[in-house]
Amino acid sequence: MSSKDVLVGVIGGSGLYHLDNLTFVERVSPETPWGYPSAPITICSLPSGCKIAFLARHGPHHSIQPSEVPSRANISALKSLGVRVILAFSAVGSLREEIAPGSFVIPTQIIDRTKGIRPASFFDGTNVVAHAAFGDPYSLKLVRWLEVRAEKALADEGRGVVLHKDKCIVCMEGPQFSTRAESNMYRAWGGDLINMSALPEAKLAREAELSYALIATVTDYDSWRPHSEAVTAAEVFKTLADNANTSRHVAAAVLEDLHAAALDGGILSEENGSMRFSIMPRSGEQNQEDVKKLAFILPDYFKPGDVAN
Ligand SMILES: CSC[C@H]1O[C@H](OP(=O)(O)O)[C@H](O)[C@@H]1O
Ligand SMILES: Nc1ncnc2[nH]cnc12
Repeated sequence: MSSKDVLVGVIGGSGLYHLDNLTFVERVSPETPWGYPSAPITICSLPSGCKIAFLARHGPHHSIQPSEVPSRANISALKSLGVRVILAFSAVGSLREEIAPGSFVIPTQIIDRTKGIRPASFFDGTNVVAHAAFGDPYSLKLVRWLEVRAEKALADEGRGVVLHKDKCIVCMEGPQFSTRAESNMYRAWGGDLINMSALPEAKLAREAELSYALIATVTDYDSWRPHSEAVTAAEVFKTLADNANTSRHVAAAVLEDLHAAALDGGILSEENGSMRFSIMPRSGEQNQEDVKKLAFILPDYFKPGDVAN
């Protein structure tokens, strides 16, 4: 398989462990400087013959804790296959009455409530210092492109699934759900959704110069509603299967065009070159080992042969 064959990657979250509505081609397991991805990556082909890569975030049997997802391996493995655009799916709780379970959301903002225990940068453990811009944590060109197509796909599916836009997702550490007090605090902060996996995935995609957007699929009302039960896993499971089926439908509806948009390149223009001036100029010249490692995700800036020592 040529590395340029696969331009689009899909990351599936809780409930979405395969895209078996697409044609299976092969499974690959690229080793990266950050280890192996959560699961073998499935290459699928679309009706036109173009290929996409699918990865189950928690593994095919959901055996990886949210805090232990090997996000650096996941993102770098996808990039090593040629992926330039990632469409990620995630099961989320709703912090707003109008965002009902069963609805879909394409968020544009994130509040980080992870606790510093997840490796969140490809530069961690190296002597290279880089500060990626993250004011708009999702790729806005891709988000706007996707909103129109996802909305149409949901309408075509005919189950009445609503798409919400321009929302803010809180990413908490887990694995326990939030208390009622925390859930209310996130609402007061402006959070609209909550999950345990938005980060560091989005940060790492940005560092790898990948165009990245999330389709959040709502499973519950979290714990803020005064006269309702606080969220339980059983509550989440009720909507998981329907949401996964709709996610597969949306993926199948948009991936062909997304591949074409990635090939055209316009959708990637925000990310292409975005790390060039994020790397502290002198730190990129340090040791061969770091340069070799970082060349895996940013080969334009890190060229092992160029290092003097
Ligand atoms: C099964 S409820 C909590 C679990 O579901 C979400 O996973 P993902 O984002 O991968 O769909 C959430 O982030 C938690 O990890
Ligand atoms: N209420 C919730 N909190 C955190 N992650 C979730 N994933 C699905 N529902 C969630």
